[in-house]
Amino acid sequence: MEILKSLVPDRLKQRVTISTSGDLLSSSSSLVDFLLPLQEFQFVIEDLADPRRALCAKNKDAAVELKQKGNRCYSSGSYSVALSYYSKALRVAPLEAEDKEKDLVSVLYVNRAAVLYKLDRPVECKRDCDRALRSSPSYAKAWYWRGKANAALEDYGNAVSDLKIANFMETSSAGKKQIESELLIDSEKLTGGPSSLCCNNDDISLNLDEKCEVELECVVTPDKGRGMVSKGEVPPSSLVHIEEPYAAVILKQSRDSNCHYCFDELPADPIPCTLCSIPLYCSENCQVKAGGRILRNRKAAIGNHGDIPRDLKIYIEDVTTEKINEKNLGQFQEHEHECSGANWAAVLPPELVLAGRIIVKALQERGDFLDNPEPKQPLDVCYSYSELPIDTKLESHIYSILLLCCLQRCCSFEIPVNAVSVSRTIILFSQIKVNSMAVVRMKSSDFHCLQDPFGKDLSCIGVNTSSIEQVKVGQAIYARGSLFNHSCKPNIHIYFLSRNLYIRSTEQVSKGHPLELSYGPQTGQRTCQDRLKFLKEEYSFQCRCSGCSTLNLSDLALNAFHCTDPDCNGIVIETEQVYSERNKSQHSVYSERNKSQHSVTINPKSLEPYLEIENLNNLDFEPRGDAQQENVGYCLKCRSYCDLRSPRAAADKAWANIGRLQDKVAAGEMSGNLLHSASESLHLLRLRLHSCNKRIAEAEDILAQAFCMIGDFQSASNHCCASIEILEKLYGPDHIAIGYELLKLLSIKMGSGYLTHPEIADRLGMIFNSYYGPHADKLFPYLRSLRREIGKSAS
Ligand SMILES: C[S@@+](CC[C@H](N)C(=O)[O-])C[C@H]1O[C@@H](n2cnc3c(N)ncnc32)[C@H](O)[C@@H]1O
Repeated sequence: MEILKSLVPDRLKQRVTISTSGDLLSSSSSLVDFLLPLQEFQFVIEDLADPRRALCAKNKDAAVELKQKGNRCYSSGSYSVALSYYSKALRVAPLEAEDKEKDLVSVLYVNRAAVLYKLDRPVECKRDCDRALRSSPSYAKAWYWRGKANAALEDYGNAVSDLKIANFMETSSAGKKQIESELLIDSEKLTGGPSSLCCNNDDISLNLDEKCEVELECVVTPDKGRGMVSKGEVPPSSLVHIEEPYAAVILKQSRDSNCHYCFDELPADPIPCTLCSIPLYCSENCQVKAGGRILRNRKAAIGNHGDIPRDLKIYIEDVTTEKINEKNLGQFQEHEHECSGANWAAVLPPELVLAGRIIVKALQERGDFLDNPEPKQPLDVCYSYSELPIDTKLESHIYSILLLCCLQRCCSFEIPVNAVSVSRTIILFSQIKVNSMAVVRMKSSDFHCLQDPFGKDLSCIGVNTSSIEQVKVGQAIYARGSLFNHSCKPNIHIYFLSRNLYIRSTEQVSKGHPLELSYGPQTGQRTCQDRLKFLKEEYSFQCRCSGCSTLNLSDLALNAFHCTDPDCNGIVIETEQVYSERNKSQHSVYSERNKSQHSVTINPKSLEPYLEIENLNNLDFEPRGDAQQENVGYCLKCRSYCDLRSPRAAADKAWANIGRLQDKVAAGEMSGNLLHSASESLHLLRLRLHSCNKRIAEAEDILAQAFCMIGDFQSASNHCCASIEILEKLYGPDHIAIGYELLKLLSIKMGSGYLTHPEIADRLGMIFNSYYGPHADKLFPYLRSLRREIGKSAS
């Protein structure tokens, strides 16, 4: 991109960078005229769109080589490495390739099935056998390993049927002998008749068990454009909205760990796209929904085994018949046009690939997105092209032309590359910028649960204090979900199950009141200035939510110092911040005086102990940016001026020492000396910083982890409680941030041997239920383990 940008002459750059949405047609036209004839640009297009240069095409030789490596590892007992080689081989193996007169893909599935069996993964082993059998129904080894998997799953009826079929299909006498000995063992274990016919584990569709009871309405708000409200009263923890994405794409860093369709973590037996080597799916269901072909019977039924009894023939038919029907999917297969073997979808940024998917979907559904002189976007969501940073404007012009040229080569639709289509694509980018959401998964992998290497939760053994992390795995556009505005004090919460968006109310919301979620920053987490900066940079708007326009304790105290008078618990904030908070305060007071019905979120009770609002309003200095003033603080309670140089230096030093402790915790090393000096640093932070300063909460948290490591659960628990107390003031008592801390606290308490803590468990349950409803246990397996332990010890 940098090279392409540097080729654009300054005059043209200037034109693009000052363009508004009104003159996109002319700036697009100029850039198209400049770039298309340019040789360097054409080289880039060749690289991106020519299948002969593709790195992501199938490659039989590479697959065979990987298979051989896998075989060698299997023979030497390195099963995990063999598994990885077979999975890599499957990724590049062409569907039609043969290897020693056998269908290569089936061979690879069976080899992987054997490894999965050795790794004690019978469910996955059976699934791989089924995949091989759908393509090669008379493949003796596939029936053999399927029989072994069924026996491991104690399904002896099907195991015996599988092995009998394997025996019919097997041609070598040594092979037959081995099958017969297995058959003998399983037949003895079989007491009843054959159990139910095969089950297809692939076809697990999302269970949208909970109904949305809230009726939503899109209204026009005074200062945030359109927004969502409810037509009735919304109780806390109500499911407000569920939606499938209009289009979605996996992020590059999650390509090898998560399903490219549903974004769930990949199982040990992922399925590759049948046409290219990039996507991996958790099941055939996802693979087919995304656009690949189904691997199915290509060989004549079951060959020359006419002597197979009728009941076994029915069994074979049932196992080898595909249960998914591509034709009945009734949905746009969003990866289909990308797997023609060209590089572009694998190397261009995800938002560009997302734009490509939206364009092709619109062309497929409406046929007129790019060529209609009446501008009509496929998505009715807002954008703010004119507000985009200068560099982004130029990039979005160049990317749009690149994308359209790639689609033109790889897609079956007629795609024009002209001023109209490019300007539409640029608008689409702006829409993606403002409206796309990061699809996240919650990771609590650091929790010391006993997990097997594939992450299956076996049982919870105990103690942990590290944080629950949100990991971004995908990027998606939700057409209706995009109509919810942002608030730094949100009253709804979003999460994802599979690729679907769920929105739940976290408090009582009255009829007609805006339902607003957080686009990222929240009060309690970041200061008001940081939040405003983030929203401006990421979403190009000036936040007008209640958190950014009215006084609240967290904005005042998050970074504040302690008053130099030890008997005063007033908040000391720096000059810059005084200025912005005073604006908020005046706005709030103004609102209160002039609009009594306007709800202002100052809770005088929460602020009273720490400040007099009048003090904030009567300050007699303006920010001048001189060095002396930068070091001045002002106590909002007793009005004393404080020189912040020494407290700031002391706090920074103490914080650096806490940072060293954190590094040691992460490295799993701990020493008494380090703990002692970090405890002193925490004491110093408590003296210098205001009691609600977030750094103290973080330091308490790190010390809780450190004490846990040395088995001092009482001290760990005290530090964890101290952290929770501060967070309660910053976020409010029922916020999910408190829920995550309570999860740690419960874990510490259980580590200390007390297994029942009904008060903590109840509060935890209440908060998680409010944010995640009945899906909490699914999203947080650790929570489920803890509950199980509590249940066990209570009974
Ligand atoms: C995802 S859209 C939300 C729906 C949008 N209001 C509409 O009319 O389509 C995000 C845009 O809404 C506006 N918006 C959302 N939250 C806002 C807030 N707290 N303050 C100001 N504008 C906001 C901004 O224009 C932002 O770019």
